[in-house]
Amino acid sequence: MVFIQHYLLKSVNKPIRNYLKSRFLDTLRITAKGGHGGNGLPKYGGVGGQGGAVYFVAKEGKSLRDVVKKYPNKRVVAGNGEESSKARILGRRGTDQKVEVPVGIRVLEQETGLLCELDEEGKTFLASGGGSGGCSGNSFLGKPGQLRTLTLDLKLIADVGLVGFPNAGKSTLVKAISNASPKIASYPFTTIRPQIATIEYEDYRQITIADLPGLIEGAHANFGMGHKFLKHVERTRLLLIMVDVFGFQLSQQHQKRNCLETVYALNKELELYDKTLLDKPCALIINKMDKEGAVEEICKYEQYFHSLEDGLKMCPEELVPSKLLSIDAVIPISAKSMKEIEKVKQEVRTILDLKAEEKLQEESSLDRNEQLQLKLRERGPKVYAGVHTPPAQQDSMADWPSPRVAQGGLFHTPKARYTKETQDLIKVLMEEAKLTILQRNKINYHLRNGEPLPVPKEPKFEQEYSNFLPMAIPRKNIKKRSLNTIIESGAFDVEKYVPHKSKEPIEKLKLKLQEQMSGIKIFPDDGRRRRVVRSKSEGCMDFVPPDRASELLEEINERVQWLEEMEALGEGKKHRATIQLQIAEKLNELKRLDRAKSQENEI
Ligand SMILES: Nc1nc2c(ncn2[C@@H]2O[C@H](COP(=O)(O)OP(=O)(O)OP(=O)(O)O)[C@@H](O)[C@H]2O)c(=O)[nH]1
Ligand SMILES: [Mg+2]
Repeated sequence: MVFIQHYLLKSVNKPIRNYLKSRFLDTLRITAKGGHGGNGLPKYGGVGGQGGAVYFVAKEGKSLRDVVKKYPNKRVVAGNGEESSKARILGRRGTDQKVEVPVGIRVLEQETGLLCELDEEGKTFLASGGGSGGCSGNSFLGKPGQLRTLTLDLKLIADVGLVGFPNAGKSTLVKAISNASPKIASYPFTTIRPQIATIEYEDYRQITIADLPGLIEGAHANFGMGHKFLKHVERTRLLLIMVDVFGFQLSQQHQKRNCLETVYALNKELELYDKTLLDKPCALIINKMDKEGAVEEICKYEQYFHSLEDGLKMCPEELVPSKLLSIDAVIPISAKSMKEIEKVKQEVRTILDLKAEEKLQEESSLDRNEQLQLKLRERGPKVYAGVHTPPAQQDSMADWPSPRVAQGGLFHTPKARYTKETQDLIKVLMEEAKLTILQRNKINYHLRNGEPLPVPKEPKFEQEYSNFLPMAIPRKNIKKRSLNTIIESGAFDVEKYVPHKSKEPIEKLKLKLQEQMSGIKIFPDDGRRRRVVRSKSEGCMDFVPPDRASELLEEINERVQWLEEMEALGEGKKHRATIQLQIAEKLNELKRLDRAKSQENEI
């Protein structure tokens, strides 16, 4: 008896063997807490610092395992806001915490459901806002930050999802067409966690494929691995259904299914998980064609693969799906002996391209406005990626620019608020315009604060004139060259002196040049310098005084014309007095000139 008890206890405490521990994490519950707002200083009307916030940022190459490594307690807490003091009336804001999560994460909350999908690199979600700082509006007492328990659910993003019964040869195919080397063995459930591999083409095109653990009949009732991993197929654009040409039998106790039946069984399981998966384009791969009798076996069912509806009469009742897959291509292969592998590669590419083209044509048939609306609808109301305001906060602080800004006080006057529709529209426009993160942040800041949107700045002088002055303005990213490279480029080489070869004696030429420069004639005999008054015929040194009288007349004419134009525009009243004064002055000068000239003539 003691022996049996001892044996049983030992078996209970047995540690899990390493190879059975799945290192793949696709869900994680995490607690996020915003920082506490700092207290205000009533004596001076000081405002406490805002508590820091917790953000989730999508980053390529990260895994949920990395998140666990960084936050082993699965708890992220942002910094508290600084208290207002005599030395610092406005307390400093608490430090934010940015948690880097893998791309493809869905953020869920138990009560609210789906909050956001971080399906693009750089998308950000505000998990918990910081508490507002103490100010006159809240008796100068800082508020606690938001506390939330959120679930991070990872859905892999791949172009192709490989679905099939265990042992069908899925991993063997992935190994044959991609750079990956997954585990392959003849027992079921060799693959226990999804893996993404990349198919590379000669023209450097890359297509990603997700190798999933095998699915079995009754997966919807949690048999085998259950439907757990089917969520990774949701984001794929093409389904590759793989079956063994001789069908599948899990064990002696289970019923044997031929290859046509396995197709129906897979169809049924997909339908039970999510009917919309059956709308995806799909290719059927029949594997192990190298085995003996494979050709005879496939011939029995070949006609039904192309039209599953006709084959329904051969399908057992329990496997009949209510909606059928629409199979775009049927490819018999032998993954092990690498036969028809290239065909699979090309077919995958063709189907993906065709579907993408169809989608593009559909979109282009819609006008721009419809496209925008479609985008908004596709995005759904609960996606707050890039917008740092969760729904609960938005409602509770509807009149305030940001839930993280303290209300009241001298520095926080509430302003106008953009409607949800306007905000959504601006966000779509920002995406269309491909703004930088900095520009987006700036616009988001204005949206939150209810301020007018920023106007694009005037281009800088350098930007505006850089076309005209390419040499004057050095490029900013210009690479500095070392002294040696400059010397090697020949920049320091002095040109060889070549003497002047004119027939005129050199001394005479020198004198001529000096005279030209100084306007002084030098007499070579005595070396003395004398200023010479040049005659009119000596060219550029001459000055012909212009006729002042005609100049004055022209100036008067100009003013009269300009005043007439102004009168026509209705602006004459403003300028009439000034212009008339100027004309009178000019006339007086003209009279004086005339008088002087007539006196000269009399003399
Ligand atoms: N004869 C033959 N055997 C194959 C072929 N493809 C795969 N196999 C064998 O089938 C067995 C299962 O292959 P896997 O690639 O591990 O199958 P899987 O679908 O990934 O299985 P799970 O990971 O358990 O779902 C292995 O022993 C392979 O060697 C083939 O084309 N011909
Ligand atoms: Mg496998």
